[in-house]
Amino acid sequence: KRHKFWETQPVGQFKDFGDRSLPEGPIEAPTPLSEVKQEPYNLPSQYEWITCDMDSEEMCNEVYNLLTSNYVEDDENMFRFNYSKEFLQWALRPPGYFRSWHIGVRAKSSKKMVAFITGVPARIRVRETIVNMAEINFLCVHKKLRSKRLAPVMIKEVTRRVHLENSWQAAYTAGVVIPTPITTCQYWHRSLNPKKLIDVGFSRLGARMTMSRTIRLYKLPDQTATPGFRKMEPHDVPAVTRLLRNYLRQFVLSPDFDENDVEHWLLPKENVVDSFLVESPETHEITDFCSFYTLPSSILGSQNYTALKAAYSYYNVSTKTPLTQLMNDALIVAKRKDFDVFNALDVMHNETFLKELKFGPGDGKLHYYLYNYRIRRVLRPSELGLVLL
Ligand SMILES: CCCCCCCCCCCCCC(=O)CSCCNC(=O)CCNC(=O)[C@H](O)C(C)(C)COP(=O)(O)OP(=O)(O)OC[C@H]1O[C@@H](n2cnc3c(N)ncnc32)[C@H](O)[C@@H]1OP(=O)(O)O
Ligand SMILES: CCOC(=O)c1cnc2ccc(OC)cc2c1SCCC#N
Repeated sequence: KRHKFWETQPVGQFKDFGDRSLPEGPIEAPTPLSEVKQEPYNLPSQYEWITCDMDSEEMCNEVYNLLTSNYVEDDENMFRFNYSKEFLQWALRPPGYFRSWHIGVRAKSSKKMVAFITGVPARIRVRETIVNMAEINFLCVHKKLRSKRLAPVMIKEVTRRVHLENSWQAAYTAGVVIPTPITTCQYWHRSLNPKKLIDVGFSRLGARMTMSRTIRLYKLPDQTATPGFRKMEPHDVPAVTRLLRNYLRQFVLSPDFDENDVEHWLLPKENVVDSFLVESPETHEITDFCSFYTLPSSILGSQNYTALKAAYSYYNVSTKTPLTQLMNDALIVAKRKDFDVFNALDVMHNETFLKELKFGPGDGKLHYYLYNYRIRRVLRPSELGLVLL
């Protein structure tokens, strides 16, 4: 397949696939800042760039309205991600964020936002090397402006603005295959509200299964099972940071979280992120951690429902409580919070609990990518310690 744009970019190219002679690390050296293009890339004359101040309620509404109607849908157009405004503000304003990396395109005449792309800074460890990367996300072109090669312009512009902040690598995920995935993960889904998932057509009644039998199959207790299991609180940040940093060291690729990062990404925030830990009743040591984020989707073709409440497994650490028991407690809390489904990727040690906890494999794949950073070989999902929103 010809990738006219991606063949011009410093990313692993399909033709180089498996070439062990190529060294691991940056593909291109940084450009002297004086040589980075100072002015924005050209847009078709009827459009203009806008920098999106996510602190502004009005701008946040514009971003939300573009994404809620034009962002990612599954292959059968059953769902469309419906990131909430508070989620977007959380996702886009981590420690050290740059407003200039929140990029929109507006039609001059209608004043409507027609495209969006974002970056946030992240310290990512690749094996033993810490790399300052941009995590790129929320690339979106209005449905009416698709297939006009606008995406490459969006990508070049965010690249230029990241370069201006002396950052030369990026990490991103996509459902599409472009040069070149560093790993490919599978989504798994655990029904919490099987009746709704069957009604909207996502799940089907199993053979020889009645609806009541199916509801019973997925039933969960009202109370969590692990002694000392509780919601994370601000005073837990130092201990959770130590626990998480130590746990993530085993993976080839993972964030290099410090306490500021943990405070932002993992402290509970209503309708955005939930996090729990196990504090040993005897020693008061924090031994385990689990978290999930809230990402609803619009349901596109159902008469009975318009919204799917989905929880997505985020970062989990098990050092004393078996991971399966810890994640079952996460399912119990998610069900109590009225989520319809609990989703997880087969990254980290997730595959050890998926089948036992009645997750089913999705038909969607998620490909991980690095920009301007070659890795020796493709990774197994279990070598990946990075979850992007
Ligand atoms: C050092 C810093 C570096 C920072 C930057 C790092 C890189 C960041 C990269 C971005 C990471 C984003 C991560 C992220 O946000 C998470 S993945 C979610 C992407 N968004 C959606 O799927 C929303 C719905 N779809 C759309 O809005 C459009 O279809 C989009 C805008 C996706 C493409 O618009 P379009 O109207 O359908 O297409 P054209 O404009 O005509 O352009 C066609 C070209 O775009 C390539 N394409 C298509 N989808 C892509 C995708 N998801 N990533 C990368 N490239 C993608 C495609 O291969 C082709 O290039 P090729 O001819 O070479 O094959
Ligand atoms: C019921 C299980 O499926 C989803 O939760 C879901 C919801 N919304 C989406 C919107 C766009 C979309 O485009 C790929 C997929 C979904 C999916 S399945 C893949 C995400 C996970 N887990």
